[in-house]
Amino acid sequence: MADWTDCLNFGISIAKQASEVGVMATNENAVKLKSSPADLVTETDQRVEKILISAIRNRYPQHRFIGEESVAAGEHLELTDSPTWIIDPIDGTVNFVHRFPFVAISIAFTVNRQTQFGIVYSCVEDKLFYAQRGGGAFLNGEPLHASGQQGDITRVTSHMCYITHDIMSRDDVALSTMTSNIRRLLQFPVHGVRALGTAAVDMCQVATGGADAYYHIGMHCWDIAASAIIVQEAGGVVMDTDGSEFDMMSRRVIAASSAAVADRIAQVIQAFPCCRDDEDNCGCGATGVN
Ligand SMILES: O=P(O)(O)O[C@H]1[C@H](O)[C@@H](O)[C@H](O)[C@@H](O)[C@@H]1O
Ligand SMILES: [Mg+2]
Ligand SMILES: [Mg+2]
Repeated sequence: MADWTDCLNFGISIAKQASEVGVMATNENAVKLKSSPADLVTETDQRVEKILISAIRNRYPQHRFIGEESVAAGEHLELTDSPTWIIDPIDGTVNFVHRFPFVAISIAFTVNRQTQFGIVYSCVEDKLFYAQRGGGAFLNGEPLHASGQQGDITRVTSHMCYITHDIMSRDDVALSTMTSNIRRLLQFPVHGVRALGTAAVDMCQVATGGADAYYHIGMHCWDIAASAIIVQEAGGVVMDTDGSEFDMMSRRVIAASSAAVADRIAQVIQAFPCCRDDEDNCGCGATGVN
């Protein structure tokens, strides 16, 4: 079996170097909107992605890329069997613009469409989450373990602190679906609901055991491809919101401490329609989540 450790170590080193650009940037005023009033991009997002991709391409010229801002600029999104780097240069751009201190660089690496490692570097906190397939998950070098809630699911869910995401779309269908999902989960009842505003770092909280579950509808593959393997390698479970197998292109995910918790959440949350990442012109613009 091929060993991708050199790629992992290179990915970690360039994530840390590139974060200097993001943390030091002061150009909040150069903010543009993408798919909704909450979906922002800055010149720093674009600069960090260019730095990451040129460094990787220089070392691994045959590798392919799926970068958030390259796709936003019109590059075709296609996941093939080739070694592929899936990059979110700044996950939490809204936080970055508002100086809310949770901003991450997220890098996943796939071969034959299977994720081999994931890196989430929470720049302001200086927290490096990473995992390699079959090698466990780590935070700043220390092993990570999901909370592994077992036993009576009704007790577990009533004692759960789960983490969700900000609602990117401002479309009525998406807003009413998301708010009723949160209401249903609160009625479990859970201990608490949290959202840090970066899907990657939010999802990594399940790997640390700090949250028992996370779900998101409408995010993109680059938001969660890295944190998905980090949760799995920490002993957690990742699945689609309908309970089926996780598919990073579906734009739906549940991450949880155990299959029982994930299944319980899948029973109560509903999804709103949104295009798959790898689907061209699916025409579901009505939800405002394109
Ligand atoms: O900040 P970006 O990279 O745009 O990622 C956000 C994502 O697009 C949203 O769907 C999530 O809700 C946010 O938590 C991410 O930060
Ligand atoms: Mg993101
Ligand atoms: Mg981003």
